[in-house]
Amino acid sequence: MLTADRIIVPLDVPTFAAAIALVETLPDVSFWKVGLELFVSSGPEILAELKQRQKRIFLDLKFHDIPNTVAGACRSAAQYDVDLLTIHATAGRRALQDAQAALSEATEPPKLIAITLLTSLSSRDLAFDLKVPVELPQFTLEMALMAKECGLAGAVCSPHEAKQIKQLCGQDFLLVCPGVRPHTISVTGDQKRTMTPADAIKSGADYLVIGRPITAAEDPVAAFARICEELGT
Ligand SMILES: O=c1ccn([C@@H]2O[C@H](COP(=O)(O)O)[C@@H](O)[C@H]2O)c(=O)[nH]1
Repeated sequence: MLTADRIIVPLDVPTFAAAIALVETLPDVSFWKVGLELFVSSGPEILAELKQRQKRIFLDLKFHDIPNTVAGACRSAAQYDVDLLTIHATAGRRALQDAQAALSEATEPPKLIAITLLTSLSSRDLAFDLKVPVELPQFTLEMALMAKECGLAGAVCSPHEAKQIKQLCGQDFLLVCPGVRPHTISVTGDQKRTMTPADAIKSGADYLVIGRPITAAEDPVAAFARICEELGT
């Protein structure tokens, strides 16, 4: 796989038209992420459009509900022919198992990956706000391991946790890492656990999710090209 194909760019825009404009601005991006903002505003039409343009799709709806509900949502999502789909690991073991089982009924199911801990959360947030009495790396490791035990294909984590998760869950366990910021960008925004693209790949990330450093850049094409260059494509 070309290194450029390991970069997933989120379509974090409010309308179908804005999404298409971004896709057309960045013709070399092969993997797009559709998240809550766009899906809630535009519905599944954007998925069909991306498929028609031969793009791969990460449907990042981050399901988090009781087992019966997430299983139903996964069954519905399976009809869209997307490549990746997310669920929060904290929905629990039974929800992960039932979601995976529901997807397995489909002919070509998307890979289900579990959010271990949002990259916008720090150790402090985990301890003081969420009251989780476990160190952050250990928590993400436990969430990833539970996802693996439930038959999921991989996890979403920050690049900081990637190496240890690969060691524990195996090289085949897919790791998708947001919270990626090129060294030229000092502003991390709402992301608390960040790393540069090159270091994230070295740490074991299979895919990098890179949004604003590309999409909000003055020249998104140049920003994407610079990252690909940094990664050595
Ligand atoms: O833990 C997570 C899970 C998902 N995301 C998503 O990734 C992108 C990151 O965008 P940036 O602009 O590069 O910050 C965004 O769509 C999030 O919903 C995440 O950041 N962290």
